[in-house]
Order: sequence, then C-alpha cells, then structure tokens
Amino acid sequence: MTQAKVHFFPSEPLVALLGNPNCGKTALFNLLTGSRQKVANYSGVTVERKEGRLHFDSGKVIRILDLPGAYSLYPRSLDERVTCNVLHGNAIGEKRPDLVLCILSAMNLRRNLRLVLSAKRLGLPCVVVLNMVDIAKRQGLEINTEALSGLLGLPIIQSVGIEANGADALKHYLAQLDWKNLSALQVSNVDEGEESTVDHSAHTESDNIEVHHILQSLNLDQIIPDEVSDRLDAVLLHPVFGPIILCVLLFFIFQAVFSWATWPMDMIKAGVEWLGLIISNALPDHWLRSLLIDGILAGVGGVLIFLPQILILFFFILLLEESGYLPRAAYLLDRLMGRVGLSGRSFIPLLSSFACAIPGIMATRSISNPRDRLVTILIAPMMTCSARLPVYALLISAFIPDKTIGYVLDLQGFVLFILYIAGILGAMVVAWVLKRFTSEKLRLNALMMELPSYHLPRLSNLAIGLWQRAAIFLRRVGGIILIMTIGLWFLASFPLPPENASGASIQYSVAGMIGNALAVVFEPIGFNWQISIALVPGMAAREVVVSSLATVYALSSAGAEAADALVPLISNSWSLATALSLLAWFVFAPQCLSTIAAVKRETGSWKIPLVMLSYLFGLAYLAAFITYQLSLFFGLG
Ligand SMILES: Nc1nc2c(ncn2[C@@H]2O[C@H](COP(=O)(O)OP(=O)(O)OP(=O)(O)O)[C@@H](O)[C@H]2O)c(=O)[nH]1
Ligand SMILES: [Mg+2]
Repeated sequence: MTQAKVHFFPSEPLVALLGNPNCGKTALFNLLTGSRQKVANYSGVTVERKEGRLHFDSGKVIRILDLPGAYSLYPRSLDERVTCNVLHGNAIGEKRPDLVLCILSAMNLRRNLRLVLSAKRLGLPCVVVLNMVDIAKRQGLEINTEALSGLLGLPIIQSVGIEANGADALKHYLAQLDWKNLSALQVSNVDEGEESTVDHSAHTESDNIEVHHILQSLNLDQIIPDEVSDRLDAVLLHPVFGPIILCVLLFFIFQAVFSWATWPMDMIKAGVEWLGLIISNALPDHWLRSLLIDGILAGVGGVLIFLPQILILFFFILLLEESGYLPRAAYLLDRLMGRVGLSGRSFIPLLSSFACAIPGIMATRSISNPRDRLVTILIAPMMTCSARLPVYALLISAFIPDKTIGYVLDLQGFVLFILYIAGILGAMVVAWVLKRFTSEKLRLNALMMELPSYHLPRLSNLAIGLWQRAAIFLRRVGGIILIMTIGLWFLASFPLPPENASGASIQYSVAGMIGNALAVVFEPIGFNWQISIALVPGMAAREVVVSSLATVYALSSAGAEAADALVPLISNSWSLATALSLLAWFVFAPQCLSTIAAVKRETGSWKIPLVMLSYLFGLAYLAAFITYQLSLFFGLG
C-alpha cells in the first residue's frame, strides 16, 4: 500500500520576513504579532522558523513567519536552508508564502540590497521594509526612499524595530493590501528556483554591479564609519587589552552572582521558613504534613532560593548580547579555539549553552562546517548551564567559607568561576581529542563573522529577557521539579519501617533500597546513599538533585524543621572530599534527558546522543574518582 501525506494549510495569507542576519526581523516580528521571540545584537539569533499572527482592526488575520537571517538564497548553513526551504515552498507542513517582506538594515544597504535583488527573482510578491532608520537619522544618513523604491521597482516602508509604534506604518500598509491580487508586487523575471540551472556567480556579479549603481545614484556609495564602535573596538579588540578585559568581565560576573544575591536569597529562605512554620502549626503530625514540609516545601523551596543568582547571571548575559559585545568575544577567542580545532563560530552556541544546552545545540545550525557543528554539539553540554547553578551554589555555600580575600576576591564567587572554567577546559580538551580523529581537509577554520555596531542595551528589553528567564525557571520549579519531588517523597516514605526499626524510616523505603544498591557503584567516588538516590530523579533536570537531596535529608532527620536546613545538614555529614567529588561529577555528567533528546533531533539518529551519553558519564566518573582519591590523599576525607 502506498502512503501519501496531505497537508492542510490555514487559509489566512502567509507573509515571510526575509533579511540579512541582525537586520531586525525578529524585532519587527515581535512588534507585528505581539510575540516575545529572542532579539539580540549578533547574527544567527533566530535559527528556526517561528509563526505569529497579525490581527487587523477589520477582523482580518494574516500569518507571519520570522525566518533565520540569510546572506544569500544559496544556503551554506542549516539555518539559511530553513529560510530557503520556506521561500521555495519546500518547508514541510508549510505553504509557499503569499508575500515576502524584505527587511533592509538602513545601516548596511550594500549587502542588504543584494538579498533584495535575489528575492525579486523568487517570483513572489515582495515589499521592502527599511529598518533601523532611527540610527541612520542619528548618523546623518539620508536615504531617499522614493527614489530607492523607483530603482527597485518595489514599495518601501520605513520602520524602527525597537520602538513600540515603530511598525505602525507597516501594519497600516498590510491592512490596506488587496490580498486576492498581489501581482502588482511581483516581478516577472523569475529564474531562481532552488534547482535553478542558472550559474549563481553570474547573478552575484550582476547584482553587485546593480547595487553599486543604485547606491551611486542615491549618493550613498561612500561608507560612513561608525566612529563610536571603532573607538570602542580599538580597546576591546586590542590584542593585549582585549583578552584581559574579557577575563576581568567574566570574573566580575561570577563575583556578582554570589555577592549581589545574598539579601534576596535570605528573603526567599525566610519566606519558606515562615510557610513551613505555618503548616507545621496548622497540621497534626501526619503523612500530609510530611508531604507538604519534607516533600514539597523542602524540595521546591530548596531550588527556588537560587532564583536571584540565576537572574543575576542572566542580567549580565543579556547585557552582553544586547550590547554587541558577544561576537567580539568570539573574535578574541577564535585563535584560542583554533588551537583545539574549533573556530570562533562555535563560541556563540557554546555561550548560549550557559543558559541551557538545548538552545546552544540548536544555535549550532549557523555553523556551516558539519564537522565543527558536530564537535560543538558534542561539547555543548559541558558548558555550565543554569540548571547546574543551584547544585554548585548549594555545595559552595555548604563547603566554601564566605570570605573576602584582599577586599575584592569573594572566595565563593571565585570557586564558582573555577567550576565554569573547568567545564570550558574539559570541553576544549575533548574538542582537541576529536580533532585528532578528523582529516585535515575538514578543518577549515577561517572565521567570517559580522561585528555589529554597539548598542546601548534598552532597559525594557533587559526587563523582558529577565522576566522570561524567571518564568522559565518558575515553570520548571512548579512543573518537573515539583512532580519529581512529590514522586520521590512517596518512594522515600513507603513502605513504612517495621515496628522495631532503629534507623531513619527512609532507609526502609523503596528509594532507600535503590540508594543503597547504587551506593556500591558510587562508593569509590565518595557518594553516600542519599546522594545516590538524588542522582536518579536528577536525570530529568539537574536542579532536581537539590530538591531531592532536600527531601531525602528532611525525611532522614527527625524533626519538621528541615525545610530550609540543607546547607548545615550536608556540611555536617559530608566530607570535603565528597563535596569536591560531587562538584567534579556535575562539571561533566549529562544529568539531563532533554539535552540528549535535542541532540537526537538535531543529528537525526541515536548514534551521536549515545556516544555523548557514554563519554560524558565516563568523564564524570573519572573526574569524580580522581578528585575524591586526591582529596583523601591530602587528608580532606
Ligand atoms: N536602533 C535600532 N535597533 C534595532 C532596530 N531593529 C532591531 N534593532 C536591534 O538590532 C538587533 C538585532 O535585532 P533582531 O531582531 O534580533 O535581528 P534579526 O534580523 O532577527 O537577527 P537574526 O535572527 O540573527 O537573523 C537587536 O539588538 C535589536 O534590538 C531598529 O530599528 N533600530
Ligand atoms: Mg531573528
């Protein structure tokens, strides 16, 4: 029997946003559709197509697609391919767009116009949107849009992607379009099918000449230097000062994560304690009280407390993203990364992995070299994702004294910095080893990367970014972490201990038995049965290890006071060797199933995720073993 797939498309008109990377497509998409997709000042932020809807006052609705940025319609990387597939009508489950909005950055007409010329050959109705006119005005750049429109043979609408009403003119234009008859926006000389036989170098040549003519006739062919950015780059990209400033910046961020977070963390802790007190006064000593206090409050409260640290870290990451500094950091690190066989291109996906490995792995779509992309995917989980932060922060608070050395160096922040560096170094070593297995030919590492102008980050963007991060974290706390905590509470509370039992009741529970069995495997690396239990639900999400430890220890101790007391409990019952070993484990261990699923999705088979899972577990065990044995040797046991 033969099978056929039939796709049904919504009847509304479909509009695709096409443009060079970083020209403001997503900013406009958000303004048009009210979405909150990620906008940042570097190329390659959007790597998937995203759909939104624009509702007009008349009741009419159109669908809008935000697409990854493309330099040309001859795709060189996976994200550019996504864009081309949509435009050629080859995207699975999507019809060919009815209209293409070609977004131009007023600040880089030469390169942006080449894409407009290619887009015209698609044979789709096209409208040009001239974005970033605010910067152009500030820099005294006068663009005669009417003349440009005449030369291109297409309507031009101006926009400012960062102002609340910056897309109003575009909305108005779209509202009055006759969607049944868009042929006036169509250019007839169509020849750029994907399988086109036309030599595209011929187009490139003629497009270059045409763009040159257009710019000349508009008096725009001289390059206007961005003096502020140039002056900043003279320092920030200086061969000596540049790397020093980058190091100081990163170091400062980790210091701030600890030193700024103290009072909001204290407030959350006090809130959790207060709630625990209310519940224990209100309820009799009953299983429900244990579930609420030892299970939910200990577990969820134990993770919630790290929200301020996560937000501080993201505040800085967003600041770096919005300002335009990130691609500069990639440039500074390019040579260093070249030594291990990677290019600076891998830097941004790796940096995204500090939030979470999944967007990092997706961001590798912008790496055109398949070998570089694979290596970057394989090492991305070693970057310290924000889910590790609660685990690190817990162990650091319990075992590293809260001291300031020489007025500036916060010891806890310094240890956190070292842990981040350990992840990065581990990743670089793995990349270097992988380089040995790759033929010379595949190691083409020239870095071609656009350096955007510096922008002053907008407070509203920062606030939205932080709010989104907080929402993601709170959803995890209220979702997976809560569910795992309740599940673990049941497993750790039943079956009940026998009448004459001597130890804590958890020892007799299902979780206790599993923990004791696993402890045999983990004994050589210094993990006790409580840690062994916590590692299992921790496979769902790393923070669950913290909530699980809180629940396990709350149930192991006699009273109901344990909801907030995980730090003193572990610092009294674990040796420093165990804590260091657990930290080493977490630098490498692939404690997150969704990452493995994302790797499967991105690489298309189970081979790479399985390789990743085994090598990361192997590395984690080895690192923890060496750390533990060395610590014992130095008398820290
Ligand atoms: N001043 C100014 N900045 C803008 C404007 N439109 C967008 N931006 C900024 O330009 C940067 C890039 O915007 P994005 O919307 O992420 O660009 P994009 O085209 O989606 O980029 P990719 O997804 O990487 O292809 C961000 O820092 C925006 O805040 C504008 O009209 N004026
Ligand atoms: Mg985008």
